[in-house]
Amino acid sequence: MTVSATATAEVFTVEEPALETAKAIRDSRPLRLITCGSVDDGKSTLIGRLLWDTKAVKEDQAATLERDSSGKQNDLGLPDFALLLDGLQAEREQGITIDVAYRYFSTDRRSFIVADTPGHEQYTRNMATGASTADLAVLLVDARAGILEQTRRHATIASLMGIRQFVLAVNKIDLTNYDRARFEQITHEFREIALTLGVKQITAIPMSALKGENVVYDGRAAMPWYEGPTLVETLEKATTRSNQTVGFRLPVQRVSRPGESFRGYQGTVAGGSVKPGDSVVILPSGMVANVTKIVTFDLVRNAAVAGDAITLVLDRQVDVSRGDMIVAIDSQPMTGRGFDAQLVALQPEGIEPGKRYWLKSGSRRQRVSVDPISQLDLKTSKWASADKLGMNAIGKVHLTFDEQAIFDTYEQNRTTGAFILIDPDTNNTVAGGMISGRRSELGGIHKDDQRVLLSLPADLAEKIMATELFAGRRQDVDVRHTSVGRAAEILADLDE
Ligand SMILES: Nc1nc2c(ncn2[C@@H]2O[C@H](COP(=O)(O)OP(=O)(O)OP(=O)(O)O)[C@@H](O)[C@H]2O)c(=O)[nH]1
Repeated sequence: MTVSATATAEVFTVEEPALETAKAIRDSRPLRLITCGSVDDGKSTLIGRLLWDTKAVKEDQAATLERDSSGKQNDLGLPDFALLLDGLQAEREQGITIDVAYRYFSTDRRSFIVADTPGHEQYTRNMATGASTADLAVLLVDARAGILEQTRRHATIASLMGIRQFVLAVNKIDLTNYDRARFEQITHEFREIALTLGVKQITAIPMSALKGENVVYDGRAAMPWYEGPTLVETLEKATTRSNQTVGFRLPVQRVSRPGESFRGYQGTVAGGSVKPGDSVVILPSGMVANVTKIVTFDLVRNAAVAGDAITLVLDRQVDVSRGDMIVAIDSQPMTGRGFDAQLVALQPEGIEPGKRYWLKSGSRRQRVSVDPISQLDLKTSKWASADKLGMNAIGKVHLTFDEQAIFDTYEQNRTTGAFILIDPDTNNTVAGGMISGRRSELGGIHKDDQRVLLSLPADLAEKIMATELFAGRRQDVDVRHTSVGRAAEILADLDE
């Protein structure tokens, strides 16, 4: 894209009114939620009911619903709300890869985006995709069936993806004759699971999605024993996750140089906030600069927060390129070559030990080798050691980069702490992952039984191989080429 000089001049003519606080901007954003549960727990009915009772269903859709449900009516003579979601159903039946449908609805207080993901076990990855952007998870349980393995699986995935607010929707309570003891038993059982996952904020609600009790309207007439909030009341009070982000992060997507006098760094703010005058660091170079201007496509702004697409202008000439990250000086991400991560394997070929992939995080793409360490047993929620991960498996892995990598932990920032892995041979996305921390061990020399792996530039590898340490073991050493900076670290470690 080229921007003409006049367009550039115009950019600076409009002054935006002073922004409210960064917090106010975040709080006005819609709440994102994910619904999950086993097949037939009533997920589609619940979403349909939410849309219907909040009047999010357009008149034409409503007419279709009345018409199409005529032959499919349930025992209660109510329309089949699940039909509202049938568009997605057709795709599911064709087995289309990732299918997460997003629905929108709002109340007087707030707007919502709900991710609808399929319930079958083979759709674990879709659930993970939906959960990765959600602030809150609504876990559906059929009151008659109680907590199933799938409930535990979904709760585990949602918590792994960083969701800390759960609604346990004990649905079809009408079919238990509004049995309070049954509701309390299920709630108790779920709290035990949530405890093992470190999830503390749970609201359990007895509901009938079909009859619309405790969804948008209360179900007091049928369940006088329940005095808690409805689903919508709970959603209105939930907090958005963007509050979790640490300092300012701008992954640079493009360097804009429309004319001699203007140079800006473009990208979408991935965390925190920034204003003119702030000091920033450019990573990986470590150069420091101050922000002079924040420009959006038509405005000069006084501040920008996570989610804003901006052009940042700095007070000095620095070397910045696509893939770099501009960050707050007082709250910097981790840099290094070795990281620990958790990932969900998305393809039938799974994740092989030591295989090299492209890792993509934001605008960055780097070579990485991946070593599986353990796998989550979703029946028991325990980790068991594993050196390979099959499709849909959730595993802990070590990542070893050829070059310096920059990450936050996923817990701290869901954008700069997340990545996908791409198979260089097939170009398939084979995993979605979350960074859990930096590896403390030395990444450059990797000992695996008898073999030693050296990650060094060719000339330095030769030098090291000539040292006493490796002289007699050439046949046991694999050499992988890496940068000079990393080699210096490895040599320093060898000297100690
Ligand atoms: N009595 C009663 N029936 C319900 C309730 N919620 C859903 N159902 C019925 O349960 C059946 C399954 O509901 P769905 O909404 O299709 O379930 P689902 O979880 O979306 O199922 P999948 O889309 O296959 O994952 C339908 O016949 C619904 O009418 C409820 O609260 N009470």
